[in-house]
Amino acid sequence: MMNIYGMNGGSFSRKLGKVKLLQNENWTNERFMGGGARKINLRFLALKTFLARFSEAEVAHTALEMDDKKKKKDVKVKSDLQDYLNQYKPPDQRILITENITFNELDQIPVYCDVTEKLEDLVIPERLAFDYVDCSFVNKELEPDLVKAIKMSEKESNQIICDCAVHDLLCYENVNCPCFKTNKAMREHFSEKNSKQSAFHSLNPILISSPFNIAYENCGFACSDECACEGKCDNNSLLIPHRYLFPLEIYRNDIDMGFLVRSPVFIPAGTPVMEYTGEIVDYERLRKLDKFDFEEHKSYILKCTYEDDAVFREFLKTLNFTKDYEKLLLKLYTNKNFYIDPTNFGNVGRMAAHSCCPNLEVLRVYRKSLSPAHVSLIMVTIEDVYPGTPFSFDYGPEYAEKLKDYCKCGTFACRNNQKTDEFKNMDSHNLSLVIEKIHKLRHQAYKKEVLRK
Ligand SMILES: C[S@@+](CC[C@H](N)C(=O)[O-])C[C@H]1O[C@@H](n2cnc3c(N)ncnc32)[C@H](O)[C@@H]1O
Repeated sequence: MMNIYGMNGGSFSRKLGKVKLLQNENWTNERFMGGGARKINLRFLALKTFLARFSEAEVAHTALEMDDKKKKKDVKVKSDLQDYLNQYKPPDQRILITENITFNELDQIPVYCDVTEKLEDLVIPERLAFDYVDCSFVNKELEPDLVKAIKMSEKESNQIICDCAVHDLLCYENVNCPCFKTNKAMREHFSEKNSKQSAFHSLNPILISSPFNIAYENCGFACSDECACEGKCDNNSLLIPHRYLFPLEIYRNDIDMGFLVRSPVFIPAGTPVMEYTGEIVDYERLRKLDKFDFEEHKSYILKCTYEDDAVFREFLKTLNFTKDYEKLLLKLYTNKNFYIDPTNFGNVGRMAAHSCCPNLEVLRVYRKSLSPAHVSLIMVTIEDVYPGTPFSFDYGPEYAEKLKDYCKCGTFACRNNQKTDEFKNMDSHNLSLVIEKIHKLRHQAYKKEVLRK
């Protein structure tokens, strides 16, 4: 078996810089299909597909009760599953809109247009007219409470940073590291309610096993540039996305879909590939926009804090923050929902499409402290992603309902799959068998391609 460092050769370890974990055995490109996580992953993907299809968790729960109890080992499929491998092959002639949308030398992300043949016919759509930002931010004038929280968080007792690197120690599993301790405590706190919490390590896969309330129930804490390690340690699940360890490409091959993002290399399940950056906004502020603007922002925003997050509020009270900071945090986590809004300022994350059988999940990671201004959203692969596959996540019930008649995700489970009805009434067990078959086909094609090279 090859570990992921084998995929991009030396550049992977060079990019990692100081990290000492270069012999990490947990990543293999066989893991999804062969390893111990296979069954959990398949079940999880099938349930995700169920949720995407039924839109609401309650309906999905009822549908799950009807699951085939006999659990057959195989399922007969009439359709040609080759149609659903979903790996985009661009035309030979492509128009390069920009060599690098990030304007940052280290993070080269090219943008291609594959819907226009001649350069003179190229129209650059408004969708590309946004400012690229590498990290989420707060507007000083418009979010005074968040600005206040940032200022208060700079006080020593409200800050969570570490000096492990000064003592030449790695942070993860270091019982004296405040960042790791918070990371672990968050996991333990949430797992009282949900035993299937994910662990947030820099390089180990982040595997999610329950498809319900994922972003709400899975969150981690990471080291940051304020720590002595500068976040170049094993307790930073933002390390891979921030260093763009996997090359990405933005392209447009369908007018309705707009721009999409894919990677030319294999990426194993559990990898945080991108951050979803933008302006951190209070939903109430967005609601005051006029109808047209509100709709535009709504199609891009992602929730990053929850007004009903009682578990998180309880967790805040267990930390030794100053009383005034704790009071402000409790206010910000009650009757308020904050969103990451990449409409005007965003990054490559905003190019991920909706899919009825998605390959990404969005999770919360905090750094430095725990106010809504300290949250980042990471986009983690939930299945092995083969070269060329567009990145996608489930936009959620409201949006999916809108896409009902024109979704173009192209997956076998697409609610708008015009070709066949055979997948529409499958229970989640059979769905998992189809997903497994599709993965096997992708894996075989990949191996052939690698051997050919
Ligand atoms: C959040 S944006 C995604 C980024 C977008 N592709 C762009 O170029 O800015 C959402 C829009 O992308 C398009 N889109 C995303 N997923 C789609 C899907 N599965 N089917 C059809 N259109 C989709 C729709 O136009 C949708 O309004």
